[in-house]
Amino acid sequence: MENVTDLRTVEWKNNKVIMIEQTKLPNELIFVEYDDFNQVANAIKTLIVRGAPAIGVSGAFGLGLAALQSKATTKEQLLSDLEDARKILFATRPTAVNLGWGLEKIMNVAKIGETAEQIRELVISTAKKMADEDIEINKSMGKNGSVLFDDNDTIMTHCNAGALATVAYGTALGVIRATRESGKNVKVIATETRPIQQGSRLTAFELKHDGFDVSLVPDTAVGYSMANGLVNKVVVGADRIVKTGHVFNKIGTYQVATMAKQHGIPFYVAAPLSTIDMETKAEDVIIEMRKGSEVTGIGDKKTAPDDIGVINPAFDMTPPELIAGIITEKGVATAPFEESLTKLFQAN
Ligand SMILES: CSC[C@@H](O)[C@@H](O)C(=O)COP(=O)(O)O
Repeated sequence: MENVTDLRTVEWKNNKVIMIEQTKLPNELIFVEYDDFNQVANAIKTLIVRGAPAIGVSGAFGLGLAALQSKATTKEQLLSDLEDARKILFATRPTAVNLGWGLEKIMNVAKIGETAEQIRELVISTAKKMADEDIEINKSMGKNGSVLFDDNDTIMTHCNAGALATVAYGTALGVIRATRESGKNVKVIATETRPIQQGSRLTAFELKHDGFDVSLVPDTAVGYSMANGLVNKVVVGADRIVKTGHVFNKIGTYQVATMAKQHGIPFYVAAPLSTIDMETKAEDVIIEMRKGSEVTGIGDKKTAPDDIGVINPAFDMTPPELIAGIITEKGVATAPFEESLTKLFQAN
């Protein structure tokens, strides 16, 4: 393998969905193959595939499998089977808006087909197109974001918003890749991102693999790193951004952004327009709560006593006043975000 970006996290091949099994990284690079949409739903739920754009495309591919699995011979029967599958796929993870976006896009296209065969063909070709477009979008986002970074910057990132969170190339890490491709030399500090350690297992893995100078810090060392001049910019991804510029991203993002503000360090968010939800209010976004065992142990090793309470939210909300810019494939939005994001959608 040359680069992690040479691989697709999720793809459609021979009427099957192929995924990199991320729960096995960084020690083993394993590809899993699914021919049942229920397996795809389970893969999303159990984080075999994760990251907002990657689960959006996975959901679309899941509907592709559902279309093939269905025995329907009429349009009505097939749409009803697809709707049943959509509900199962949608119920897997609540916070990332891309999942619902991807599913809705496929359902709308399915309705255009006149026969069951036409619908199957449309669903699969549209899902494949979404996967190809994800890479192109990331590259445009990368170019738009790269101008915000300078030679010799040390950039902090949180969680994994890289090639492994998208089909390939990445959102936040796409911006870092594009910055390097534009001839600038940058270093990266990746936070560990407890409890599931996407920072060490995935971000450090993919950046090291692609030849970046990457250092890992525990989440508790964010303040230290900033106070001691080890970081001069931050870029993270997002799972959902609402029109007011409130950003929902991996738990701990709010702490990183607050600390960046305290130290006068620009904090950027990189996300495709498909992650921007102009309809939902910040207070209505559902934060996924995950099982306590992720916190009471590390991997299989138990580290906390029995019979204690655990609070394990998977995401938090960063308010717009902490954000220097939202990098998208159509340009960079700045405060006031509602106006700026609306313009980017109009340019779309
Ligand atoms: C590009 S997805 C946004 C990321 O920064 C991050 O929050 C993320 O990887 C999603 O969380 P995850 O729970 O791993 O699916």
